[in-house]
Amino acid sequence: TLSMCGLAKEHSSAEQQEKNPWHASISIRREGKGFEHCKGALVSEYFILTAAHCFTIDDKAEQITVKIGRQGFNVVAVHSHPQYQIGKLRDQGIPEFYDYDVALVKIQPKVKFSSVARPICLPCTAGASRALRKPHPQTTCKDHEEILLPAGNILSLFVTDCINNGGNSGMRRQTVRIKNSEQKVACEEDAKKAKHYVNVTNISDVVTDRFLCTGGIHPEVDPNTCKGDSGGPLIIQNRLRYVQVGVISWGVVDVCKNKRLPSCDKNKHVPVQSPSYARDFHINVFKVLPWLKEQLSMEGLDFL
Ligand SMILES: CO[C@H]1CCN(Cc2c(C)cc(C)c3[nH]ccc23)[C@H](CO)C1
Repeated sequence: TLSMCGLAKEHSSAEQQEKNPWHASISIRREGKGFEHCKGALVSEYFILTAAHCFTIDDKAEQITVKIGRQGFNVVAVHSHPQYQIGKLRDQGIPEFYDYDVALVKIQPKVKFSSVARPICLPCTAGASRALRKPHPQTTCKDHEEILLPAGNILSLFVTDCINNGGNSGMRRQTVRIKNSEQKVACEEDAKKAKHYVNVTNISDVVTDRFLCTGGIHPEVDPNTCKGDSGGPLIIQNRLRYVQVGVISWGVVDVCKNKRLPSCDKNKHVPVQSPSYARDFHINVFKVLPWLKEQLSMEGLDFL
């Protein structure tokens, strides 16, 4: 049958990878500098969607490994968004600019879908219409955007690292609210508290239309991302199906820096105290659809 995207095991005793079967770990080996770690989401048999800032122009495919659960994959190529240019505003005193911070990593061999390896749904695909229980092809991409990103504070989730009782690293879901309401302005204003943006006058110069904003303490305290969460998916759960609406790009404060990882056991929930201005910024998948459609044209995803 046509593989169903965004479907996961829900029972509490399922393995973390079975609950998040699209979750990919990306490691980039850099001579003499150890490893950089990022996350990503499986979006088809050959592609992982992640953040462009995980890679530098010097990185070769051979330096990069991708793991989906226990299974390792080789990297064939990294396709960063053509408009991603981290140094674009350097002359204006802005050392890092994260606009269009998305990349598609092509892996081999082709992923054999299973309970621990299954793609997440991308908006504006036939799979997402099915996941949203909307008729195909009557349902439009605009319909998807109205369903997934309505005005208001939108509940969404991302996955972060944690330490399980065995002492090795696991993954834990974090719930955050996308400020797609009048709170969006305050959310974006807090970007000025980031170390590289303290002198920025017009925050819309760095927080462009491509970003979704989460974090802060209103209406609830949102957990924050860590540097190692870069590239991971920001997900909307609709009943028992999952659709990716964002790619984790950057945050104002790295709450994991020089800190031990939180425990995976929810009951041992140590609320990491982050400042109220700790916000996180994610590339809105709806804003990079033409690029996704072009790059994934051969993957049988049936874009609307
Ligand atoms: C503009 O200046 C800031 C940009 C990014 N920040 C690092 C960072 C990256 C790169 C990626 C993700 C997902 C992060 N989550 C939390 C921090 C963080 C640092 C501050 O920590 C400085």
